Parts: sequence; structure tokens; C-alpha cells
Amino acid sequence: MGVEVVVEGLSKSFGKQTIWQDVTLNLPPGEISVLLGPSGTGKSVFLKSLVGLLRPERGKVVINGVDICRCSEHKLYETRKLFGVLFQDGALFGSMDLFDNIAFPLREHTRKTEAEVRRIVLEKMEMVGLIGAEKKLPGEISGGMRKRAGLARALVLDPEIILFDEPDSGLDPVRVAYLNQLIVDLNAQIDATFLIVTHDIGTARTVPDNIGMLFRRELVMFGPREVLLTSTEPVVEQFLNGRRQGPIGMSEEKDAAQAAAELAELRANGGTDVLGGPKGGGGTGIVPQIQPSPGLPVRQAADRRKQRVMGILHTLPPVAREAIIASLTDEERARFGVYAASARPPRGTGARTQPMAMPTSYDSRPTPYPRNPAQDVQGPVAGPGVDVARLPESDWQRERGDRT
Ligand SMILES: Nc1ncnc2c1ncn2[C@@H]1O[C@H](COP(=O)(O)OP(=O)(O)OP(=O)(O)O)[C@@H](O)[C@H]1O
Repeated sequence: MGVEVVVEGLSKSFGKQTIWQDVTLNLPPGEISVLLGPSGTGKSVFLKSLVGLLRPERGKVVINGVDICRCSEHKLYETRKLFGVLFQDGALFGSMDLFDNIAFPLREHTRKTEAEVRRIVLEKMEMVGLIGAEKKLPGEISGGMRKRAGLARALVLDPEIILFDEPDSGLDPVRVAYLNQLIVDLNAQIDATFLIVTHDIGTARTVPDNIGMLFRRELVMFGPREVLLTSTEPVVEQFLNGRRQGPIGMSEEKDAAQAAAELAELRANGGTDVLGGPKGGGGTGIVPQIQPSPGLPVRQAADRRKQRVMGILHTLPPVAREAIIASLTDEERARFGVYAASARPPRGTGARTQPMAMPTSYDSRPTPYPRNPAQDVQGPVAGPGVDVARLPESDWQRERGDRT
């Protein structure tokens, strides 16, 4: 199983330029997480900080008990071996064929025999559908094949954490769909922890278990996918819908009054923007998550995630809670003792007679942006191994009778 990555209070600057500050999140072991954010908000800097290529000034990145921001070079070197990284362009050596490119980390970092190297390289090439292309040079193949070759190379040292920097960049929508299926299939096969940086909303809506977003030098939110996909936070809605109207401007951010006026006009027009052009098919709301291809094992992370998310359900906004409960089978609802607002416990299942109390109505006003951090719901069940969704929009308070 992949390892957990714990990020606490992380801040990174270059000279006087603060890239982001006080970023706190957990990448749960084996789960797939996506990090969104407008261009220039420091997503690549974040990936480089996780793998120890950049050292943030404040905060921690803890992996297997090692804080890689403060550890010795030797510990950092050892911890880096847990990572596989798929860089945007695949980062292949142009003069080497695909076999040698993929074999490179094995020859550099292990003492494996050439026979072992060959076995491993061919196994990984098969996993990404590149068998037969061993002798091709990177310049002779398509962008999609280069990505898959980069992925095979990221896999050869059997990483426990894989970072993907815009895996969809430069690919057509069909190739993105194939790559997304490949990512889910790999996760089912190796159960490593995945973090994907992407601008592709279709990817963000269908691939991950968790989604986070960077904006204005902070992490706007991070948590189960249902939270961000149902969020009414203006910056999140604008991003998911690929709209011009909202806090995100041409270069980075807009004047708050202008953003508010645009949003008011948008709402007055029924909330649609005919000129919107979301990359990868945008929109809010929850769509089904991509499942592993037939014949592959079920994702072990999916079951672990279910347990984890049910443990923090009471900290989530009502819309996200409803969506999570609606995604459960009757059996799972009985097991967890929860029912959607409209559902009743199935008769004769022996289900608990005291279902989790669900508020029947709530105030769905979006929080003005920038948000007031005091409004965040910090999960009352926070603790080791328990993720906490940061929820800018929730006015919801736990009610008497809610289970913890
Ligand atoms: N080594 C560096 N030295 C100085 N500034 C840097 C360095 N690396 C990144 N930056 C700055 O950090 C900011 C964030 O860059 P980054 O590439 O992480 O953004 P991003 O969110 O990944 O953008 P995009 O979505 O366009 O790829 C940019 O202003 C960039 O110029």
C-alpha cells in the first residue's frame, strides 16, 4: 500500500514573492488526489516541495515519519526513492530509445542484472501499453506515447507515491480519456498514493478520490471529491465551469468589487455563460468516478476511503454528505447507519434505528471571497490517519444526536 503524505503549515517563497503559505493537507495512502489551481499559483512548486527538490521555508512534509523539509541529505535521498514522478513532457532523454529511457533509473539506482532490468522494463512497458515500442526514440512517437513512456519510467522503482504534473497537457481529449483510465488501472494494480496536478476539469471530476485547489497563495480547500465538486465557493465554481466571471482574472486575480459585480450579473442571467470554454468538459456536480478496467483488481483504496470519509462525514457540508450517502449501496448505508434525507432504512436489514441526523435545510449562501478562515470547519475528529476537509462555505454545526 502507498504511504501517507502529511503536509503541515507549508509555506514557500522565492525572495519576496510568496508562492503559497500555510498549506495543510494529508494525501491518504493509496488514494488518488488532484490539485487544481489557476496558472502560476504554485502547483509545480508544490510537487517539487513534496519530493524535496525545493525546500519550503516553513512547515513540514512528513513521509514515513521523516520530515523531508528538515532531514539530512541521506534521509532525503532514501525518502525520494519512494517517489515516481511523471513530468509534463515525460522528461525523456532524446538520444535514448524508450527501453533505455525506462531502464535508466534501474541502472542508476540499483545493482540489478541486465536480465532483471529487462524483465522489469518490459513489465512496466506492458502496464502502460508500450510493448513493441522499445526501440523507438522519443522524437519518433506521439505525445501520448511519450507520456506513457514517462509513466513506465516513473514505475520501475516500484514507487509508493506517484506525482503527475499535468499528465493531460498537450493531449487530445480522447488520449486524455485513455490516460485517465490508465491512471485508475495503475492505482488498482499497485495501490500507491497518487497526486495529480491538472487543469483538465474532466480529469478532476472523474479520476480522484480527493480534490484540492490553490488560489491567492493559499489552499482554498482540500478534501473528498464530493466537497469541491458541490462547492459554491466562487473561485471553485468559476474554475470548474471555465468562466471568465469570478475572482480569477487574466493574469491571476481580479479586483473583489469587479468579481462580485460579474457574479451578480451571472446569477441574474440564470447562471450561464455562453462564452465559457471549460477545458476538458467543465461543470460542477458529481459524476461517476472512473472504475478499473474489467479483469483488474478492485481498488483497495476505494474501500479504505469509504471508511475514512464516513469517519469525517459529520464535518462535511450537507450537500457533500448527501452525495456521499447517495453513492453508498443499501448494504453500506445499513453498515454505516446512515440514510439519505429522502431514504428510509431498508426493512428487516437489522439496520440501526438511530440513523445519522441529517439537517433538512441549510443556508446555501456562498461565502464571500476571500473567505474568513474562522468559518472553516476544522474536523472535530482530526487526528492521525484522519483527513480533514477544509470547508469555506459551511455554516453547518454538528447537531445533538449526530454520531462522532
Ligand atoms: N526556481 C524558481 N525560482 C523563482 N521563482 C520560481 C521558481 N520556480 C517557480 N517560480 C515561480 O513560482 C510561481 C509558481 O510557479 P508554478 O510553475 O509552480 O505554477 P503552476 O501553478 O504550476 O503554473 P502552471 O499551471 O502554469 O503550470 C511562478 O510565479 C514562478 O515564476
